[in-house]
Amino acid sequence: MISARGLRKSFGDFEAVKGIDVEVRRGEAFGFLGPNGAGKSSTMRMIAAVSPVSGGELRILGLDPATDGQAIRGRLGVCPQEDTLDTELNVRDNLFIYGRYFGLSKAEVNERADELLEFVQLTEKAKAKVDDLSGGMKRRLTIARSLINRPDLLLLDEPTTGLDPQARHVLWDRLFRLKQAGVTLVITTHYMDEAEQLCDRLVVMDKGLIVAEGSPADLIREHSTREVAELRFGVGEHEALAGKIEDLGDRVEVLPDRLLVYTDDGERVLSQVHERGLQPVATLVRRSTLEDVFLRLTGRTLVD
Ligand SMILES: Nc1ncnc2c1ncn2[C@@H]1O[C@H](COP(=O)(O)OP(=O)(O)OP(=O)(O)O)[C@@H](O)[C@H]1O
Repeated sequence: MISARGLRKSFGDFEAVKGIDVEVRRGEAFGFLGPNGAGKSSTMRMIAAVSPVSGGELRILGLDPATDGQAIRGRLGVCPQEDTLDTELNVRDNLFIYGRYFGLSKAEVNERADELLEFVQLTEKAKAKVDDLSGGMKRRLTIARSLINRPDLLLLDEPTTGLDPQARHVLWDRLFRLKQAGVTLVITTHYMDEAEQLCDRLVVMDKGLIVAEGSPADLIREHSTREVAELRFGVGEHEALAGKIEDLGDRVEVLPDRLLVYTDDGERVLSQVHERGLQPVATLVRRSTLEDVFLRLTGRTLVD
């Protein structure tokens, strides 16, 4: 569906994307995970054929965005980072106008709008003003709008940023359904839980480069341990205490507010910490996540 070789994006002297290789296969959910400024949106805009490629090769649905931009845009669904709904129109008319813009007949667009409102669970809000919708509903309407042309490939830029946990789960559920229906999803996110939930495969991006690629489970297996013991001590104590426990796990990371001990047995680490007479104010044993992979590869957290 998407093939990039040495893909680059520059803004003047600044290189936001520094030569990346990406293959997205039909039917998969593919993610770009990275912190703000990693180059995810710049990549997505090139894939959406709305921002010209600065270097390298890019093919979308077998087409070249430099010469076939219009054809590509006609076959994609794009859900941008910011909601760009028309607040002058009600919910249903937002879909209607968009469908007409894509060249659907009135009859087609009416049928499609009803179908999509049902799919995103907004049938009862059809006549509501956009401004009266919650953040989650607006996102769902934006997704419905991006599906008006029945795209095979849907691009979602930070689909759940700013939503509360319940609204995120509702949205994830809709995206799962789309995937089951055969739509290829390409998602950018800086939420590791979103990437783990939704993506079959992903690339981890940092400073315009890909630093790792694989399924969430493979990345965790390759770059982290099974468990992590988190230890919170008093403010400013973490750096000094790290030296006293560094032999307890495969690796210890010092964060401003806690120590992370990478291990296959978190409970054992906790008891050894207590045996050494250390008294953390809070402890937690959890499984490794993509956040740990990112920290391992870059030395930074995703939400810095
Ligand atoms: N139009 C532009 N002109 C100049 N610099 C830009 C432009 N668009 C993006 N950049 C810069 O390129 C870098 C990558 O930005 P990009 O938006 O692709 O990152 P991102 O990973 O999507 O992060 P975010 O989650 O904040 O969107 C940033 O340093 C950003 O300031």
